[in-house]
Amino acid sequence: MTFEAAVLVLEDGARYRGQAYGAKGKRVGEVVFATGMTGYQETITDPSYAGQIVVMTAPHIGNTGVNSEDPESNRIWVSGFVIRDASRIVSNYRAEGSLDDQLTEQGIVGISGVDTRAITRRLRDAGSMRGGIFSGTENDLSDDEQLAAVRAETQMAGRSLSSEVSTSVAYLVASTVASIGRLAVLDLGVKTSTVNYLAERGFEVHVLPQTVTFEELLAIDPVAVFYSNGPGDPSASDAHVALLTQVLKRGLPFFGICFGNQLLGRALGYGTYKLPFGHRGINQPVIDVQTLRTEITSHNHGFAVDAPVGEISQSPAGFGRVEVSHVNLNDNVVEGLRALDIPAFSVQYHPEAASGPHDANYLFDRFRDLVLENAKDSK
Ligand SMILES: NC(=O)CC[C@H](N)C(=O)O
Repeated sequence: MTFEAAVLVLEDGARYRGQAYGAKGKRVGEVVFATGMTGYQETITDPSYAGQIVVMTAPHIGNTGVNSEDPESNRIWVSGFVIRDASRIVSNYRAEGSLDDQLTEQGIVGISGVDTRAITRRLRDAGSMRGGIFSGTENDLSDDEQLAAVRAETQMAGRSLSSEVSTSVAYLVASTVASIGRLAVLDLGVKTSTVNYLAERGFEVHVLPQTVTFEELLAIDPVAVFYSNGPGDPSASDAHVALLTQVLKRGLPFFGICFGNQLLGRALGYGTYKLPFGHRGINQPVIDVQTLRTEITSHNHGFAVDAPVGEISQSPAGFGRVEVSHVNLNDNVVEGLRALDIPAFSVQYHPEAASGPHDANYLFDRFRDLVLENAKDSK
């Protein structure tokens, strides 16, 4: 086996030399770390990672190869991929190929053989920052040229990426049980398993492009509206917030996940802010303040909602009382919102848990129940 040199350069000037993994070339983006010990396929195909170079803290990656069952979308979305130890063999009964080959086929530049613990410590202390992976001829650039390329990359704060990941045409995923009506899903980077869970709860899932207007959304005659996860800074998504404001004023039941939670926060009148290094992993403890049950949950977010924890506040946008429904027990970050006077709620984390523990699946039931109750009330 021959190894080709590669380097990861961070915007603060730190350099980590390793070997090329996947495609060769240059990729710049925001460098973040993900702590899941399993689920690398779900991670790299999560559209929320668009614009980000992901450092896996699990030290050994690629051993189960890749299959066609686990992807969360139809392509790999991470800008770049950073790992410690690349498995030299693929060993799993479901494997259809190797991760290295798939990264190469899809043009995803990666690096292996770097000290991912040292990189993670740096990002944890200094915060997520821009970086670049350079291999092939790009590895021949001078240190200064590489650093200049990294520093020329757009900052994640203020960045809008929905147009890069959203579907361009609407499509339908039929309910797999007795239908309870049509659900309008705004695709801001939706994951396959989320759509499947919604279909399993009885929704005829209409996945809509992120450019959809309120009139087009109403034209499908939805019983409820859902906003998905997705990449980018929620403060740069004014049009989606304006659309949601109309949805809420109309009284349509609403559920949002991750980016969808941040946009509900904004529509209710709260601000959002960038976390220093975010939450990306599958073992984050979150308490549901209603049941006082702690869930171990799957996360991938770099921004959060700024709403008062531990008290019921009035929506600054005039939608009545709002409760922070879920709180992260590691750092007290807002992990969910529940409007008490309109049928709307959301969570910052991933109840679809792909990958991750299934503790939070009940939230899809909660949404179905909210929709059914709302339909009864309006009769
Ligand atoms: N997974 C997501 O929806 C992420 C939301 C947002 N882009 C963030 O980083 O916080």
